[in-house]
Amino acid sequence: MSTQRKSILSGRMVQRAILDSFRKLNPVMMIKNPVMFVVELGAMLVLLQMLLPGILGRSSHTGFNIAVFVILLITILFANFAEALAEGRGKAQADHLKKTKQQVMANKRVGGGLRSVPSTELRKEDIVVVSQGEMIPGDGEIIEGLASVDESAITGESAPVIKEAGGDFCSVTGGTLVVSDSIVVRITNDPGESFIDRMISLVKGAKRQRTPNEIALGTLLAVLTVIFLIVVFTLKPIADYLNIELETAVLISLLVCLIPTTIGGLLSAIGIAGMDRVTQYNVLAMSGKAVEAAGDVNTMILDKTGTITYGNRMAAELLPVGAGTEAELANWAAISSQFDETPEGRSVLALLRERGLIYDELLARSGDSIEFKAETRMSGVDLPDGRRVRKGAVDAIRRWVAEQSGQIPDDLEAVTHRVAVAGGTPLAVAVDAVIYGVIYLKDTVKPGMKERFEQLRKMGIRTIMCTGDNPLTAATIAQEAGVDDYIAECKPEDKIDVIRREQAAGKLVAMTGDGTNDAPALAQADVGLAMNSGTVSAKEAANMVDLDSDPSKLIEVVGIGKQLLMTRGALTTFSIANDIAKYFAILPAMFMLAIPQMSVLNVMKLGSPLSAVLSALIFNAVIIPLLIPIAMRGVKYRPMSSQRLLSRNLLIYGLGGVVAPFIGIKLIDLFVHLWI
Ligand SMILES: Nc1ncnc2c1ncn2[C@@H]1O[C@H](COP(=O)(O)OP(=O)(O)OP(=O)(O)O)[C@@H](O)[C@H]1O
Ligand SMILES: [K+]
Ligand SMILES: [Mg+2]
Repeated sequence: MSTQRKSILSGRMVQRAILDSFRKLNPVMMIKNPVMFVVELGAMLVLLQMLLPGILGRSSHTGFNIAVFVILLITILFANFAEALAEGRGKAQADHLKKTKQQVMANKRVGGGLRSVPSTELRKEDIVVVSQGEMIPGDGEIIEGLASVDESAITGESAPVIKEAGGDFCSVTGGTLVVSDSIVVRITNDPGESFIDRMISLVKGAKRQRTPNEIALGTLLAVLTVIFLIVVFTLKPIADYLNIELETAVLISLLVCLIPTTIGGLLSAIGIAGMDRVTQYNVLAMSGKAVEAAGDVNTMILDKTGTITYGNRMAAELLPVGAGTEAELANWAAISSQFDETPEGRSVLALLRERGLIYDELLARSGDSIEFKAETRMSGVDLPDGRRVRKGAVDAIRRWVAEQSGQIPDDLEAVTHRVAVAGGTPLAVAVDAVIYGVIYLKDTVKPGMKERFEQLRKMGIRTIMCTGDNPLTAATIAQEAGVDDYIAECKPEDKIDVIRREQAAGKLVAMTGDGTNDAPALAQADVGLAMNSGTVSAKEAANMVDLDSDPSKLIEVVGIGKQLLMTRGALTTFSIANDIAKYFAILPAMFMLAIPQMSVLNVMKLGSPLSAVLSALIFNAVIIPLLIPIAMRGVKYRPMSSQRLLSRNLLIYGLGGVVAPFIGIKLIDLFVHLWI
């Protein structure tokens, strides 16, 4: 189900990234990254020293200065390249989407007729008619009709999907193609605010905001940089006092080796690549914060219909209760569904047609429609003679009948039970105080759910199914799907309550949903994943949209979030461990320059002091591109407890970070020493 988009790094993307690396040298852009900005300042100072010798104190080695300048420049370019490369895929995808966003002509309803207008002139609330072979001119909701729509331009999925008025499958996206039938669509967005527009600005990263985590880490790196700046600057007077000559280029080299350039250079690439990985799974994340929150999720709330099950609840049987006959039940079930545009409502009329049963259509049409609401969990018709016809959740109908002092038939319980234990949804049908029977709505659990929830359990995530359905149906489906817990007879506000309760207990909550009634809960959750098939309000409230409408995709998103957090942690550990190791390589060499007796400290037996400094600096530069693959792909992630993951990563990246420079610098020194 979860299709991962193909993603090859094309030559063109690399070319573009190289050009961008130079463009990003602009100090105005550079200052956003304080660590690399200090490196750039250092490079400029060394350049100044080369151009105006003596201005920053004595300098005896022009060749050395040139080498330091070049290596510093390359260090910055490497960091820029990492960021540009991470941005590249999004930019390429944005270009592709822009092509999708072509202007089309729309048939807009004006007065009684239709007028052909360019899609760019459509506004919110405009009504358009789209027929077979035509492109849907803007985002909207179907208000009449049913059509199969090819959404491949957005989802990459070539099989057309059925879209219909009423219910949770009524939303359509501009730029998708109607392949059969004709629909009437109410436009829901003004120009420039469409789904494709949002997608373009998202994948392009135009409005990419740094996440709180990123900002915190960035601040820490900036503080470290300032501390080392002070340390290195105070070395100068101390050395002067001791009559030791420390050259500017050497001091700057020491500074650059000490400040966290590795993580400083890779930090934004890690964030962008994480977002990009989410997009490759066909999930649109509105912010990096949402992806990171996914990495820390403890509880996952899912709705039943359309999320765990396929959601095409169809009337399969009519089960009379009490004195009611099948014919009477069929009649009232159909009348209650006359104006019910939900798939459930229409399936009742379809069942009658299929069975050759008739109902009093004239009577039905003369009534007033009572629309289905998640709050009442009923729908129906008020007839002109004052009779009220309803169908709905059994407990809701029971209460409604009881309020009118009606009798509850003895066999209602047993019939309801039979439907519920089979995992079906029972809808009771009543006219005023009399219950005539039950409609059996069938639904199917999507395949593979049990295995997916098992995986979540291993990651330490608890799953809770929230459904408007009765407790028994809920229990049956919960068991079949293998969720940890369920809440039945859930109203929209109950879902929010569950989320708030979990959040109050310090949990991070993820929720998936597709209906308008899910929207408030999607907004309340830390991670809200809406199905692309769902309603516009659900998609707007959520901070992620799954283009494949596969709720179990949350598992991948959680994995990617965890991976993102881990990658950042691992590379920060590696970077700082590295800097400590470099310190021990470079500091003895520096003082050896002035005090040859210090050579006992040269434990690494590096060729010469200058070659030691250069080697450390070269290592500091090349480690950035060497780590780009890890930054882009993310460190390996297997479902296990975060405690074990943490100690494992500390061992690999902390210890590795200390050891790698000693080996790397020694090897580089073997070559560098040949020239110096
Ligand atoms: N068209 C309808 N007419 C009358 N009653 C309905 C209709 N559709 C659903 N119901 C009843 O209302 C209940 C709540 O439906 P709703 O679609 O709001 O469920 P939900 O809260 O989204 O939960 P889930 O999607 O997990 O089932 C259903 O379980 C059913 O008993
Ligand atoms: K460094
Ligand atoms: Mg629902």
